[in-house]
Amino acid sequence: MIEIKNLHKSFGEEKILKGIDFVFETGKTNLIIGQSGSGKSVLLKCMLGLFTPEQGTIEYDGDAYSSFNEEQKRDLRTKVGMLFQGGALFDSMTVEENVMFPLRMFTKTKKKDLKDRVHEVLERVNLNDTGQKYPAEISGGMQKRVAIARAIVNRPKYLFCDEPNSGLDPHTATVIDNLIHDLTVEYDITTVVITHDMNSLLEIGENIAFLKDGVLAWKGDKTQIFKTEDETVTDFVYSSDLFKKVRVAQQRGI
Ligand SMILES: Nc1ncnc2c1ncn2[C@@H]1O[C@H](COP(=O)(O)OP(=O)(O)OP(=O)(O)O)[C@@H](O)[C@H]1O
Repeated sequence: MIEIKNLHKSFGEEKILKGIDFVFETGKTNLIIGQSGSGKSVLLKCMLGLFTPEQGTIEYDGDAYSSFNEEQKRDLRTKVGMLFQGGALFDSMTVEENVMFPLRMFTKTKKKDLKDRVHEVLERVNLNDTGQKYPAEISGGMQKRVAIARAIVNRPKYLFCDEPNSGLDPHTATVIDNLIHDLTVEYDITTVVITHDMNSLLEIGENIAFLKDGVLAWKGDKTQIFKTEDETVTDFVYSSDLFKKVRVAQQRGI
């Protein structure tokens, strides 16, 4: 669980996060949504320790990040998996080498065990025979799965995903969403996903933080978000044409 309490972050005179309170729950896919510029990435970077908030706390399973010494911060980093927007694979490395990278970087795993673990996670994301290929030789959806395998190879307690579906067709996006959700439940991870994808709300919106101008404007789950009458939320969710039509159909009882 990651608990954010009264989090404030500014850049110069500009206040970006204005007192955010939220609990990202363990074993759930926790979504951060909101318009461009609402502060989603800044919040994620505060959680990753890349930005220091002026006020407020971030607690990892009850321990405040601000109280950590350097060793504790390093230890936390080994428990974090990160899925970057676009995958961010190393083009010059094979799939296997990409997935092995965090194991080599953060653990002292023996050579044979490295291979075993890499094969285990590649199998888990249904990529059994791609270990020797290079990222350019596989599809965008497969690259995303390699990136997920790399993010979970160290058995993280916390998984951060920045727009995991960007650039994918709707079917592949759903496959990726469900994979992230299943791994979250299987490994009991606290997963935080930034998304613009309304389909992700429907698929994996178990605990949603809706940011507007640096404030937590609404929180709830996927059932509640499509029922709420809160105009701040409906203006955002139904700004998509498809969802606007679904909304009209719902109101007509279709
Ligand atoms: N390093 C920085 N220095 C100064 N201002 C920043 C910095 N990082 C972000 N900001 C500002 O903080 C605000 C929120 O940005 P942020 O990237 O969190 O938005 P976002 O909700 O993630 O948007 P998007 O959906 O477009 O990625 C923006 O006004 C941005 O210019």
